[in-house]
Amino acid sequence: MNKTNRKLDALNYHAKGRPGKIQVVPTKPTNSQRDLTMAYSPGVAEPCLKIAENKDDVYKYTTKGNLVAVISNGTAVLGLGNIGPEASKPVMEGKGLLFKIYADIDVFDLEIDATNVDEFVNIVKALEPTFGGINLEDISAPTCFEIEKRLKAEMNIPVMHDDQHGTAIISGAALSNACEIQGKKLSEIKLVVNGAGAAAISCSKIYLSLGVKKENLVMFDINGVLNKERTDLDELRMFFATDRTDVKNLSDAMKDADVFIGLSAGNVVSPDMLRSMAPNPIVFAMANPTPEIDYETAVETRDDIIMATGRSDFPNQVNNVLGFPYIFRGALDVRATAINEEMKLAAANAIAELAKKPVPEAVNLAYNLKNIKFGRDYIIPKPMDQRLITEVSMAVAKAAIESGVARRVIEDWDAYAEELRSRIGKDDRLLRNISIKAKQSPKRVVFAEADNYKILKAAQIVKDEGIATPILLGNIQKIKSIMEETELDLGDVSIIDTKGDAPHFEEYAQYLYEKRQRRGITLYEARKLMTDRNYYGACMVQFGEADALISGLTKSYVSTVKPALQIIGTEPGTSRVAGMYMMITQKGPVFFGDTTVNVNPTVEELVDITVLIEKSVRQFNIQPRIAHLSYSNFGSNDGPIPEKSREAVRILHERYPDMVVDGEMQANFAINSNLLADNFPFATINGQPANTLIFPNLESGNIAYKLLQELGGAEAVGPILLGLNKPVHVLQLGSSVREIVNMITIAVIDAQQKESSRNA
Ligand SMILES: NC(=O)C1=CN([C@@H]2O[C@H](COP(=O)(O)OP(=O)(O)OC[C@H]3O[C@@H](n4cnc5c(N)ncnc54)[C@H](OP(=O)(O)O)[C@@H]3O)[C@@H](O)[C@H]2O)C=CC1
Ligand SMILES: CC(=O)C(=O)O
Ligand SMILES: [Mg+2]
Repeated sequence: MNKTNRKLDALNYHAKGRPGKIQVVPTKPTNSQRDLTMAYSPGVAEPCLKIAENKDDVYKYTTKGNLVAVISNGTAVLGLGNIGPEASKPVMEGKGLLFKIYADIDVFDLEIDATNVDEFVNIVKALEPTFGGINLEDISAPTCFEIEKRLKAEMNIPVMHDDQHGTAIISGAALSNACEIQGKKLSEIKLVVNGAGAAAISCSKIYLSLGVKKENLVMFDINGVLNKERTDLDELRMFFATDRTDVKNLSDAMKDADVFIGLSAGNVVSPDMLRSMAPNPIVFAMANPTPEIDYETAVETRDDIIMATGRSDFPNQVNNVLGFPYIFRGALDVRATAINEEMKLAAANAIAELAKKPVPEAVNLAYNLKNIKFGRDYIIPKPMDQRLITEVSMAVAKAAIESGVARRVIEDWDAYAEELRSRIGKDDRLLRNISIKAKQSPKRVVFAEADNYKILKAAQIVKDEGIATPILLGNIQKIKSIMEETELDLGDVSIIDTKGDAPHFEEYAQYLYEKRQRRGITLYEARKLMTDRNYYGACMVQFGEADALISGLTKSYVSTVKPALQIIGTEPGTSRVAGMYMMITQKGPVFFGDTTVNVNPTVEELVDITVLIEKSVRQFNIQPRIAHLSYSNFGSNDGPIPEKSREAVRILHERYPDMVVDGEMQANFAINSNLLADNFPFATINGQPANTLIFPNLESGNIAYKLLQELGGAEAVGPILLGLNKPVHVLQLGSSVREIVNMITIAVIDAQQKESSRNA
């Protein structure tokens, strides 16, 4: 996209629809007259009186505890300079948006027309009753130092100047990781800092506390190098003034420097300056929106460089967005009275360490990359990494408690982690529990389609996480070259080519022949079929050479299920298989069946499907509450479909009196327990909503789960194949890596369960 288009797009983005980027949304019901009498007069008087009695109750009855003010006077807006409070508003709204999406913190952005320190401090101090925290933003040096110092001393809620400390925390974490990658020691690096303002001074201080030597640091402001001869420097800048007399300008300083830190203005560094730097240089050109040198020029100039900018459109975004949402989240959650050095250091460590952990597939997907790994192009976590909220906020909250500034103590850290995840819509508790259960007894899982990158990536993840030991089926050369190209490392994983000299091949072929000889299969054909990885994989499971089979990513459902049925067959006591989806919804998990196998089940088939699903839901330690769905409620409509469900329920009540099942009913009654209780108080599933929905036919089940997935944003895990005697699980055509990992985890649980029933 050219520059003019980008500018126009940015303007349209802000102007279109409701101008600006944030709005206020009520959090309580406002539908009825009664709601309004509570929200406002007279009901509102009650919390007012409580707070008047005990000021601290303001946290209980109002938004204060989750509300942060982002405050600027517009004197140093990004690298755009002193453009005034109104012009700073888009940036402050932007910070508000980031606070909300990354940490679920509500923000009022306040752009105030006050450059005088006293005036500014008096305004902000007076806001203490409203806010749980104060994020100062884009206020120029040196007034920002005095403002922050006074507000911290005079206010009893956390105050942080983001450009100073947010930036220092992130760039400190990034610098120590970059040095590790480039093989440099912090205590030895020669560092040039361009800019001597809010961000540069604070960042430089943190670098010193990380081990950088002051004599190795040279700093510049707009008037040139900070040295002892300068008479215009205040105390803070004089602290960083160099003794070196050989450095007259930026070019002199860059010669043989290891690190360049830019917190100044755009395009002030030339390629020649980069060329003169030491081997393996580190360049953080953090001025926004235009870096001191642009990313492409830098990496074209030096191929041994680690290059970072403050922008989101290049690798290595060193930007305070990685810090402020999570630092305030942790501080608010323990009702900290301040954000102190211990909390900042804890945040920096958590960020630096997170970059070294394996990257979840969701992050690869979010950035359209394949295999993000700690290294030159990935020195700190990506802003869209959803682990940041738990890693950073928890570290900050712990440090606040340990350093004595917390007014609330967190006792249950696991519950706090869940709370943090659910704040950003990541309440995948059930999936995590399943994964924990799988890891307790990992199983050998054979992959029929191992010549596929997504399968290999998923195999790598489950191996690394200790969920399963993968066995790969496919062309050995092809699999190895995909692994090499995509830098996957599955160690000494077993790879079997069913078309080569595969172990037990003849035994498996004989077995198939014996099972199917009276169904028209000759020994010759059985051998031929055994080269098909679905047949071979099913045999491995049948003969105990593997515990579960995963297939179906690239083939039709039938071509995967048929070999499993022929070789493994159904569980004793049933001749039926069915498919179930676990839908991870905002209201918790709901199981859908049959969504996969039986097109138009009869009454008896519906009964069998229900029994299979009930048993499977129990495997996840969930008590099934089953509703048979239709377009009618308990006989309110005639017709073959509701009658079929009604009859199935009658039989289920008769044969399985302990099963919690009812119907037929419409979907809204199944999910809304009040609606069900008000209208059908006799229903046996009364009390709580149904968590297992049985559909009258495949059409309705399939449509329902896909709609919920697309419109309701639910995550669909499945189809979980039920009824086979040994675990075979079939992926949806084109599943994502995350979906494959989920299916493998479920296959492991299934294998554990089947093993324990065999041993029982
Ligand atoms: N990536 C990130 O997360 C962050 C990036 N930044 C960026 O850092 C920059 C500075 O922000 P901040 O510290 O808040 O602002 P300040 O106004 O406090 O500081 C700006 C500093 O840069 C100096 N400066 C300006 N132009 C030049 C130049 N051509 N050569 C050398 N020095 C120069 C100024 O010198 P003088 O004092 O003499 O005027 C001043 O010391 C901005 O571009 C901002 O976008 C800031 C915070 C976070
Ligand atoms: C990122 C930021 O806060 C700045 O550039 O000012
Ligand atoms: Mg800023």
